[in-house]
Amino acid sequence: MEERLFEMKKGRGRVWWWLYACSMQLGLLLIWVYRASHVPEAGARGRWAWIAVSAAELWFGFEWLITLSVRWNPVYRRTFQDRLSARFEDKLPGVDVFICTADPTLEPPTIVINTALSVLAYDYPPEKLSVYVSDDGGSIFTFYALLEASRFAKSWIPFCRKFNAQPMSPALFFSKSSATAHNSNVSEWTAMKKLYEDMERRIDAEMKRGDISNEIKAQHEAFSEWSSKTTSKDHQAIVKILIDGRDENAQDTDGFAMPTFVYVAREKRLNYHHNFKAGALNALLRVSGEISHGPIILTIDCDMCANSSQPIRDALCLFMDEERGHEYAFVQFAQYFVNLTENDLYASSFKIVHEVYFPGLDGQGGPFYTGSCCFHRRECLNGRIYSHETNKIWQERQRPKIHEESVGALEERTRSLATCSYEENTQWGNEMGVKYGCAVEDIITGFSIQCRGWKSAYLNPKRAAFLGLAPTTLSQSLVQIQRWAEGHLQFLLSKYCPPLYGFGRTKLGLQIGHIFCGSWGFSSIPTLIYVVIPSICIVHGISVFPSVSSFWFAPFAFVIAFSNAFSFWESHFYGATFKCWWNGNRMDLYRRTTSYLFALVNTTLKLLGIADSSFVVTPKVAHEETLKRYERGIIEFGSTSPMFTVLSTVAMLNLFCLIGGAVNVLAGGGMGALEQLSLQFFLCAALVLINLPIYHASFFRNDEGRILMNTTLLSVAIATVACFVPVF
Ligand SMILES: O=c1ccn([C@@H]2O[C@H](COP(=O)(O)OP(=O)(O)O[C@H]3O[C@H](CO)[C@@H](O)[C@H](O)[C@H]3O)[C@@H](O)[C@H]2O)c(=O)[nH]1
Ligand SMILES: [Mn+2]
Repeated sequence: MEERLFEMKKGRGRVWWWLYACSMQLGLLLIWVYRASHVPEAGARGRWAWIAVSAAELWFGFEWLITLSVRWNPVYRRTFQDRLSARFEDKLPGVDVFICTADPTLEPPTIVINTALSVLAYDYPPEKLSVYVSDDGGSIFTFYALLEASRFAKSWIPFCRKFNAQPMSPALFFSKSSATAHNSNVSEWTAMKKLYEDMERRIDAEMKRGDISNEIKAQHEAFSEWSSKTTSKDHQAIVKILIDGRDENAQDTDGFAMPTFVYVAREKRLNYHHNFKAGALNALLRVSGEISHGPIILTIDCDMCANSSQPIRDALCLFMDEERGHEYAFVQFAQYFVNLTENDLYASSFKIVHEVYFPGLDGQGGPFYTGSCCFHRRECLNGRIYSHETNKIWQERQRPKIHEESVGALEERTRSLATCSYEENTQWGNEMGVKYGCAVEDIITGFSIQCRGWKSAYLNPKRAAFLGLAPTTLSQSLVQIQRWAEGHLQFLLSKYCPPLYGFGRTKLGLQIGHIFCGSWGFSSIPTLIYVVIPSICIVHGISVFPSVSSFWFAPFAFVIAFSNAFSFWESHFYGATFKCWWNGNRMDLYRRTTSYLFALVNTTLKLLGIADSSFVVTPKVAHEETLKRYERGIIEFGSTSPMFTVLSTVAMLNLFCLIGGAVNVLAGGGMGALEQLSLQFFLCAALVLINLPIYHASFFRNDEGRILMNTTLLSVAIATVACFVPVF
């Protein structure tokens, strides 16, 4: 029997983990027993507060239970590329890479071309590689930058090949390596760096001018597609083949063939809904289907550059495995980020998600498709149902030869596939392609593929396959998470509701994994209860937890201590510092009280037909000063946002309650009161500690990123009033 192309291993230390999980469960059970047996009598002061806190605890317990789904049975995969090469090197399938960009200001063209160049330089036969950029911004600057990149690629690809340059994004590569690292080839290194910087300068210069010069426009007929009337929301479809891999004259400076490289801006009209990224991907699916028709598709965001030259081959080790390969519809890679700070200020590394949750989902037969860094079978995206007879041989559809169809004719033909009206009365966005109508189009699409009987796999190779850009301000980060939470909730409430639609089609663990994400929106309410009510009760001298001397104090202390100890140990195990963990806890709190809350409210409004769907693109650039603060680990507020008002109000409230409570105890309550309220004091003090940056940003900072005065005043006012509202 032939050796497998990949292997799967179970996670280590499972016995310890189960011990932890069982003792936590025991602690939770005891808490629930306490809650069930100690309900204050009707009419007692603070009865409703007590009940609300109990309900929140019940919810947290439920949340804990459903996270078991992503921790139950983690599996870790390893691939064997040497075996792949030995058996399949001459039968490798065509691979089409889709890069999406939507806005030339939020996503500057220099970022987009770095991503494009990085994948053009993959270690893969160039005649089998095609790269498509979808430009939802319909921007002449993005087009110009890509045109420049297509020329630069002729030197960049051979350079990467020769020096095994990684990451293959030139900007990153030159920022991370130095000429001396390429000792004997200093001159080539410096020459290439200069070539790149000159190109970058030309692009930036045109952007600064706000127009493309006539001289440049004369270089390519495609510039005539843009007129003074063209806007990102209103223009015809544009398809331009910048490098035609079929053309024998398309060669790099070493005389090797080049990958195909295509610019696509689908048609946009004001009276047509464009379905955001999902619409862009579907247009690319059709256009690429005519140009290269690669049976494997990689989708990436415009800021996710290739950090390693190997992921295509890694993914193929799964797809082409003789025994199991035919079961897999897509292979999701871990997403890493280049611009994280030392202590991961906004908790954007998602380390535990990568190292634990996704392997956990893999153990349930289906890591999610998360939009970027994922290889798909084209036929699965196109709606194919799983069967045992899935093509194991990767026959490529015969591509038309260059002399058979001119580039111009091909462009014209495919342009008609990217029009607004093309999808009318078709199954696109429904049974075919990426699904429409959900803010996490990726998750819902992946799930529906799994419901058609396919499996997915997760890979997290030693050398990160992709490096992206994480948000660099608090509001960007919270808005991004809001979109995700909203999307997951929408998904849960849609006809694809995982436990209903997925029943009998997918594993229970996977369905629960989706419920876990779908429940983020709801978890805002119990979290708000927990951070507000016990603190207010301190001021009123009302106890909502058992007192220190009671037996029932023990399970609370145990659960608090043990869960924090575990989560600290876990993040430490995966290389995080104490501050990372601390920042992670803060972000978890902030996401719950703002992103999740707003997601819940918005979803409700949408269900009622009051709000419309939107997609707030995360900016990939920031002001210099903002970036400096980010790098120094200072949280960026700086604007008025209802989210900041919520955060600041909660923080002020906790501060006032802590002070008010302490005064009460000192003034007369004495030790008895302290004993009664100890857990509340502990909770409140912990919240004050975690909110220190908010007090700092409200009262002590005077940079642009501080909390604005009106937000502070408003939240102080609300918090003061809240301290005095009667508690029932
Ligand atoms: O109308 C649109 C809006 C967005 N995009 C692109 O979609 C990608 C993701 O947008 P971004 O603002 O960076 O969102 P993120 O939250 O960082 O993206 C994550 O979450 C999205 C779903 O919410 C997924 O689509 C992404 O793949 C996933 O990386 C970017 O390349 C955009 O250019 C479009 O092509 N058209
Ligand atoms: Mn992004």
